[in-house]
Amino acid sequence: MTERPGQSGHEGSYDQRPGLHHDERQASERPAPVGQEPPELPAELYEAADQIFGDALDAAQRYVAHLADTGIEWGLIGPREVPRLWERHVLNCAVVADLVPQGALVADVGSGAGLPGLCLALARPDCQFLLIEPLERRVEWLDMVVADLGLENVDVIRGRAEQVGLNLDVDVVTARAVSGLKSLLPLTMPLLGGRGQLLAIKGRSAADEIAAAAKPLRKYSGAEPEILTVGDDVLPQPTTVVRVTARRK
Ligand SMILES: C[S@@+](CC[C@H](N)C(=O)[O-])C[C@H]1O[C@@H](n2cnc3c(N)ncnc32)[C@H](O)[C@@H]1O
Repeated sequence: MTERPGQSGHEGSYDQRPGLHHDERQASERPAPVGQEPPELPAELYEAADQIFGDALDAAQRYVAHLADTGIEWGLIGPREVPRLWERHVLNCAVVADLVPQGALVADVGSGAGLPGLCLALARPDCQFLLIEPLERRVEWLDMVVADLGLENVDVIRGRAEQVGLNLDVDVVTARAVSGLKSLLPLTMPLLGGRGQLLAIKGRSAADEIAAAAKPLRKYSGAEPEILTVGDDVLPQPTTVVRVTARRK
């Protein structure tokens, strides 16, 4: 089994870009605090955010500020998303934390601007996160934000999931808006150990995507996929997750 970050003492080996690992950045290289006024956490969502992030709520606010500023500037987020960053993106992703087992090693495939990977890393300091993202600019942004937030439970890996992850043997893979379930399964399921699970954030198409993915589901999973809703107790719009359990190795 591949050694896990934090256990091996070789955490830097997960990062394929020389000289760019976030752990190696000096404080002086970290981004200046964002200059643009960040979107306020809406009062009606404060309780949910407080419950989900706890001690990390300040860091979550700083993350949202990054999304609204450099996230837009660098083209990771559309400017129209700013007013709904909290509800539609950050909290919507963070509620998936309820489905992540204690102490899990989690790979977030196609992290983009850290959705859901960074939201979950903030909400779940007991877990370790690998953010897998092929695009250089996005990886650079993720490294910058991880360093600024001081997140010690995150490693950013540059590459495509099918190239970087074969022996990671993680407990959970997460993915949002990467591809339909049929194409997502071959990208994500090989990263899992025999008892692991894919948590794919989906919308109303969840049942259709499951129907279209019958063949890869037979290959990678021995059980029926589940459609779950999370966050219905704290958010106006809950999050739909397709959970696929890996076939035992
Ligand atoms: C539409 S974006 C979604 C980003 C983020 N998950 C979100 O919900 O906002 C899809 C992301 O998946 C990444 N991606 C595409 N194919 C991938 C692959 N084979 N392995 C890992 N990431 C991939 C892209 O670079 C992109 O950042």
